[in-house]
Formats: sequence, structure tokens, C-alpha cells
Amino acid sequence: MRVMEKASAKINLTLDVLHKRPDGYHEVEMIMTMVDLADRIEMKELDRDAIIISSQAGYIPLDEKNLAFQAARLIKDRYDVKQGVYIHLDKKIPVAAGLAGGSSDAAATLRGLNRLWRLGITDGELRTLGAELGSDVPFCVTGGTAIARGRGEKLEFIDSPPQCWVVLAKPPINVSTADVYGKLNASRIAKHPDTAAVAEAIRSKDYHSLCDGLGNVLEEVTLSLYPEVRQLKNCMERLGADGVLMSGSGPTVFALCSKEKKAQRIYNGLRGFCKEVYAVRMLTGEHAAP
Ligand SMILES: C[C@@](CO)(OP(=O)(O)O)[C@H](O)COP(=O)(O)OP(=O)(O)OC[C@H]1O[C@@H](n2ccc(N)nc2=O)[C@H](O)[C@@H]1O
Ligand SMILES: Nc1ncnc2c1ncn2[C@@H]1O[C@H](COP(=O)(O)OP(=O)(O)O)[C@@H](O)[C@H]1O
Repeated sequence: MRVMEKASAKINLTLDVLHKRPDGYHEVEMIMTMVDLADRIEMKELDRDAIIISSQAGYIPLDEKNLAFQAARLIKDRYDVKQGVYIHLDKKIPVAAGLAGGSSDAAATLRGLNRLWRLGITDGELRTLGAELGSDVPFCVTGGTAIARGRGEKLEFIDSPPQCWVVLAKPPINVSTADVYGKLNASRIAKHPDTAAVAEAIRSKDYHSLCDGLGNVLEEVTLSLYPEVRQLKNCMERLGADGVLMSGSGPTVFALCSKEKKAQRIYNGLRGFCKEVYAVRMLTGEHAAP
């Protein structure tokens, strides 16, 4: 038997940090949504009890450091599955980019193995399992659009944003999420985004208020460490984007555009000095699941 799963990338439309917690994590409030850029995960039964990972991408770990491996091991241990699995990751989402590529692969692996091994685990239980693998994994299990709280695992699902183009650009630097959170002074954040206002803009399909409300408190850390991320933001603004923001801990920056022509112009304008540029659609309505 063989199953395939799609693992979509997420962007953060808002990302606020309320305070640092005693366990070292940060209490967040953020709006996450999926975009049409995805890895494909193939899972096949193995005739021996092992987890084998392969990928066409040369730059991700293929051992127990891979989040898909960790997801497979977790579900095997928790449900006492004696069968092995071969997992192939067709990577399209840039790595260590702020787009939750690894988290989405882990979530897709949980969904896929639940089907492959007919375990009958509910979506809610898969999200709870996912939280053991990483803060973004529960959202990636279900996809769509959600306000995430806690360390990211407490989810309130909301409507999809209005349909638009999303141009993503990742500068050639690697940013560590732990490092960015570690350098944030949570008690001295200059400007907090208004997540409730952005959620209301989404509910009322008010695209312009959505663009005006974009905000991410981690930008102040990543932009000060890597001036090229600020340059990229400025460049997207000059090229006429309706709204521009860094996703997650970065370094990927995204531009929202309602018009395809404008998205194309931004895409072409960025290609000159950034290798990893994508123009994709926001995933909305029935397409919003990963
Ligand atoms: C910043 C965000 C926004 O969506 O995304 P990315 O930039 O990773 O895509 C997430 O909060 C990242 O989630 P994720 O990448 O799953 O983080 P985890 O593996 O759980 O944690 C990595 C490290 O980040 C820090 N961390 C993470 C989440 C959180 N709420 N507070 C934290 O302080 C901790 O130092 C932790 O050790
Ligand atoms: N399946 C995977 N795909 C991508 N990266 C992975 C995967 N498994 C583990 N990693 C590791 O996780 C780290 C974060 O990757 P990723 O999830 O792409 O970043 P982000 O959380 O910033 O979006 C990288 O250092 C990468 O080596």
C-alpha cells in the first residue's frame, strides 16, 4: 500500500509575542494561513520494521533529525505499530525559511501514516501528537487559517483570507528560530500587531485592512541581524506590493497583491537579486486544507 500527502507552506499574517514563559517558550498570538507552495510526501509499507527517509533535496537531514522521521517514530511508538515505512520527501518549500516546511512534512506524515496503517486517529488527536514535535505542527495538521496561541498549539480556526497573490522571496541566509526568539526582548517590543483587527478584516473580506494590519514582532530581531531582509522588504514595497511582511522568524519575506500583473512585476523585479522567489496563490475555501 502507498499513500501520498501534500504538505503546504504557511505564512504568518500577524505574529505577536505576549511574554516569555517559565519553560523558555514564548506565549504567542498569531494568524497563520496556508499558501499554494507544497512538498509532496509519499509513504509506502516496508517489509521490515524500520523508518527509511529519502529526498531529492540534498540539504535536509535524512536520519532521526528529520521531522518526518520523528513523526513516523512517534506514531509507531504511541500506537505500537510493528510495520516499517519508506517515506520520500519531494521538497519544494525552502528550508529554514519561516515557512514551516519541516513542520508541514511532519504533519503530513502523521496524516498519511494514520491512513496507511488505518489507525483511526481523529484530527484533534493528531494535532495533540503534533505538538510533541514542534509548535507549528498542530496548525499544519489541519491547515486552513487559524489564530494560534499558547506556544502555537492552541488553535482557533477562522475564515480564509480574501483570495490574492503571494510573492515569496527567501534571501540566501539561514535563520535559527530559537536564536531569533532568544534575541527578542519580550518586555520591550516597539509595536504589537492588532491580531483581532486583522481577524476582523479577514472575516469581513476587507483586503485593504488586512494588508494594513500585517505585523510581526520578530521582524525587529531578524531585520537588525540581517540587513538584506530589510532591503528585500523595501524592494517589494517599491515594486508596489499591497502589503509586505516577514514570515515567522524569517528570512522569507512575502508580498500580497490582488492583481496578477502586479505579482508578476514583483516576481520579475526580485528574480534579479534573489534566487528563491515564488509567486503563488493564497490557499482559500475548499483548497485551504494542506
Ligand atoms: C516563529 C514561528 C511562527 O510560526 O515559525 P517559523 O519561523 O519556525 O516558521 C513558530 O513560532 C516557530 O515554531 P517551530 O519552528 O515549530 O518551533 P519549535 O520547534 O517548537 O521551537 C524551536 C525553538 O523556538 C523557540 N520558540 C518556539 C515557539 C515559541 N512559541 N516560543 C519559542 O521561544 C524555542 O526556543 C524553541 O526551542
Ligand atoms: N522534513 C524537513 N524539511 C525541512 N527541514 C527539516 C526537515 N526535517 C528537519 N529539518 C530541519 O529543520 C530545520 C528547520 O527547517 P524548516 O521547518 O524548513 O524551517 P522553518 O521552521 O523556519 O520554516 C532545518 O534546520 C532543517 O534542517
